[in-house]
Formats: sequence, structure tokens, C-alpha cells
Amino acid sequence: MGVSPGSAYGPVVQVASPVGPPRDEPAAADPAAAAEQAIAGFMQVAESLDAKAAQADASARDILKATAMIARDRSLHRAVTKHLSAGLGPANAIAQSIDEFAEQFAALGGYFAERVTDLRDVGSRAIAAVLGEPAPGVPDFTEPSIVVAEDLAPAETATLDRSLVLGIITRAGGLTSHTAILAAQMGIPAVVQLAGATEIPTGTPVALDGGSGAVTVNPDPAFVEAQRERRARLAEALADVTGPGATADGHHVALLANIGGVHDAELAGAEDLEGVGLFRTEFVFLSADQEPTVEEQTEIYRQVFAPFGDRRVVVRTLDAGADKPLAFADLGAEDNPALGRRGLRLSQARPEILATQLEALAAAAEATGADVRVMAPMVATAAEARWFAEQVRANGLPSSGVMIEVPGAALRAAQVLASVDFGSLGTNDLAQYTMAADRMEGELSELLDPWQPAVLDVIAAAATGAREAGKPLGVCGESAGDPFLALVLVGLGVTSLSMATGKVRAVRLALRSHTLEQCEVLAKEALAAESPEDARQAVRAAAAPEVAELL
Ligand SMILES: C=C(OP(=O)(O)O)C(=O)O
Ligand SMILES: [Mg+2]
Repeated sequence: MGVSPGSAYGPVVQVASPVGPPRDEPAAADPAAAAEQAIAGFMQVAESLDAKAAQADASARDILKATAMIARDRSLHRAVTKHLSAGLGPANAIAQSIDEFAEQFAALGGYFAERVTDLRDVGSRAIAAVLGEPAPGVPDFTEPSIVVAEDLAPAETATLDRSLVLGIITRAGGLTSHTAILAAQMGIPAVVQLAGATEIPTGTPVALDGGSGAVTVNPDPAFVEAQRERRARLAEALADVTGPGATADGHHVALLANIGGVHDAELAGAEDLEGVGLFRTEFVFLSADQEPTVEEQTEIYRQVFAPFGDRRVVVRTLDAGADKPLAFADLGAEDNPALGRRGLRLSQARPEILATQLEALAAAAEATGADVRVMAPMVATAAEARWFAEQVRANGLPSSGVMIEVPGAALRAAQVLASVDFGSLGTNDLAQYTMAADRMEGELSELLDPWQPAVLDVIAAAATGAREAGKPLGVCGESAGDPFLALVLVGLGVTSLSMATGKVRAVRLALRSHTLEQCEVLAKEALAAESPEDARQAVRAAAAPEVAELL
């Protein structure tokens, strides 16, 4: 799976495997003293991460600090103390506790499941500390290389030297893993989920394509040269197109960024794009135990809005629940959280949480003069949309919208959009619900593919409804960042595209190389296909050859 675009060629550097606990480790002779020693190990890990954080840039700093916080976690220390008293040696007590926590994180799914890598990283560093061994991780190297690992801990990815790392390959990881997010932010081409990645010997030359996900071991010189030449032509083509998103015949399609906090906002704000199409506010509060106050929220929103001047910022109210649980907005366990009281349903059950957020958004909008538009997640009916619009209006905010990510809302888009100002297709969840496939289940990735013709049918129905209602309809799911799918979406009638900041330039180039009518033809090609793969191929084959060859 390609997760950060661009191609690279160079020798492999394998990342040392994490340190495991010795099998024959004796029980601690003095469990209390051993507990002290283990906790000291965790603290040493936390301190070394903090020291790295102090030298890192802002995004790396947040991640390193978050990992350091895991190392300081008292419940983790208590678990280790318990296992020491029960007769384990220090390294095994740490390993056992980390396993238990990892299991709990994995069971929570989503954001927490992806923190398992951070947790295991803390564990192996702490084990190395109590055993007096060097910390695991990326070895020192001086020649520009392709870093290959089972999975990269955020602390490792965040501190990679950009000038020496040509590309990243991992055997594990996913589209939303830290490796993927950070690599895309740092502009390092990356491929994840490559079977056999860790078996490629250090020093082996490999070529990787972070767009298609292709990795070639020992490529021949002609292949490497062709890839290098293509890379140069793409860079030139991307540099040639700037400014607002538009088709070759001038049909405007706003190109916007998806952001999850202040740092993303600063990065996106500095780019040539038209604003934010999705600010996932729940990302800011994932580790908050208590509901942040109006003042606390206002300050964060103010910092997020500031980099955009008078550009638009579409803010999504808390999408809590399912893959993004929030401690302060939890309605208790559910058998099927993805089908449960999440998103707007949770806001209706706990209206005071929404009220606090809207008050803070209104205050931050007023303080910055930003063009703030507020959008609700997981809307299913016209009545829900109407209720949300009333809450937004009551707070003096001028523009309200809804995510269209439930098939029921997509099929009735004309009615659902009637009482709001705009809609935005969340194709990640729309694919999950249309195909009845859990989006966190890697084994079901083919069903979750936004190129699934059935998903495109549902999008087409929503676009027709939006046109009837006379309301703009954007896309803010991952699909908007795929340049070929972006053409199809525009052909289906979508009016704006919001994506990871690093993906905007390729989408702009694709759009500028096709007329609206050509996009409509491509959309018909995709709808006529039987499978996602057929749809992809048909669109690639029918797209303008000079850009299809580069992207
Ligand atoms: C954009 C979306 O929202 P999220 O990924 O945050 O659920 C979506 O579902 O497509
Ligand atoms: Mg969603």
C-alpha cells in the first residue's frame, strides 16, 4: 500500500528489532526493589524521549511527548509491580504488562489500536533500559538510504534525518498509522504492509513508488533511470500549476485541506490551497479526560483558524464514538459502536457538549474573522440536519452543513441538505456502511475501496440530490486525494475536494488537465465498471495520457 507519494531508489537499512525479554530470567529476589528499578527504566525512557522532543520540530515533538507520557503512565507501572510480586523477572514483568495494555488498546480499535506501536516501543525501550542494553531503533547510517522496518515507532519516524532517508517501507502499518502520516508530512515516499519487507538484507538496492505501492528489489539500471526521469518530469509539471482548483475549461473546484489540530493548520495554512474542508475536532481531545472548557477550546480554535486569514475553515463538531472514543463523551459500551450512538447521535444525547463547542467556535470565529462553517458528522435524516442547523444558528454562526457518510442520507440528500448550507461526503464511512465492511479491518480493504462501483453509485445519488436542493456538495474522505478518483468525483457533480495537504498538488494537476466534460466521461467509465480494479484501469486508460503517465 503506497501511503506517501513519490518514488525513491537506494540501499536498504534494516531497523534493529526490538529487544525482547530473556526466556530464562529468574524471579526478582526483591520485588519491591525490582519495581523501583523497572519504574526507573520507564522514567529513563520518558526522559530520553523528552530530550529528543526538545530538538524535534512541532509535529515530531507532539508525538514524542505523547510516547513519553505512555512511559510515565502510573497504571502501566502498577501492572509491572503486580507481575514482579507474582514472581516474574523485571524484563518479563514489563513485557507481560505491555502485552495486556496492547490487547486492551487493540480491542478499542481505531486510534487506540494504532497506538499499540507506541506502546510496544515504550516496552522494548524500557526492557533495554533494565537489561542495560542499547535502545532499539534505527541504526546510525551516513549514506542516503531506504529505511525498512516491521513498523516504525512514531519516535523513530519523527526523528529521521530527512536528508538521509530517501524512502520508508514497513511490513505492518496502515493508511492512518503514524508512519504514513509523518512520512506524508515530511514528504518522504512510503509503502506500508509489504510482505517480506524485513527479510530484505541491509545494503540491497530497492526502488519504491509511494503512489502505487510498488517495491522493486534489485531493479535494473534502465528501470531506475526511467523512474528518476519520471520523477523529474512530475516535479516540473506540479510546479507549473498553482492557484485555485479548476478544470481545464475553468470550472472551479475548491481544493482544501483535512486537518486534525494546530500544527496541521500551520502547515496547511502556508500552502497554496483554498482553506480547510475538514477539521476533525475530536483529534484535539483524544487524550483529554475531562471536557475542555469554552475558554480552552476557544484558544485552540483561534490558533487553528489564524493561519487561514479569510479563507474558509470547515469545522466538524466532535465525531466521538466507534473508532474515535472520547473519555468525556462516552455513553457506555455498545455491541456495535460503528452503528451506535456516535457522531451527531452522541451530540443529541449530550447536547451540552455540543453547546460548549459551538460557543467556543463562535468566539474563536469572532476573534479571528475567519470564514468558519460548522458541519455535523454521521447525519442520517433530514430531521437531524434541521436540528443541527438550529443549534448552529442559535450560536450566531452563519453557515451550517452536514457530512454525508450514511447511505440513507446520501439517497435522500435533497431533503437532508434542504435545511443546511452545504454537504460533504465522508467517503471513508460511506464505503464502510455501503459495503457493510468495518473500516478498521485490513482484511476487508477491497470492499472498503472507494472505487467500488456501488460506493460511486451512492455518491452519484447524493450529487443528484444536492443539485436538486441547489446546495454545494464536497468530498472530505481519503478518496478526494486520489487524483484519478478526484476526476470521477468532479464528473459526478462534487463541488470541492478536501484531502491531506501533501496530496493537493497532484489533484490540482489532474483537474487542470481535464475539462468538466472529460471528467463526466471518466465518471461514466467508472460507474460502468464491475469492480474497483476495472474502474481504476478504465479511468486511467481514458484520462489525459500525459498526466496519467506521471501520476
Ligand atoms: C472524512 C470522514 O471522516 P472520518 O474519516 O473522520 O470518519 C469519512 O468518514 O470519510
Ligand atoms: Mg466519518
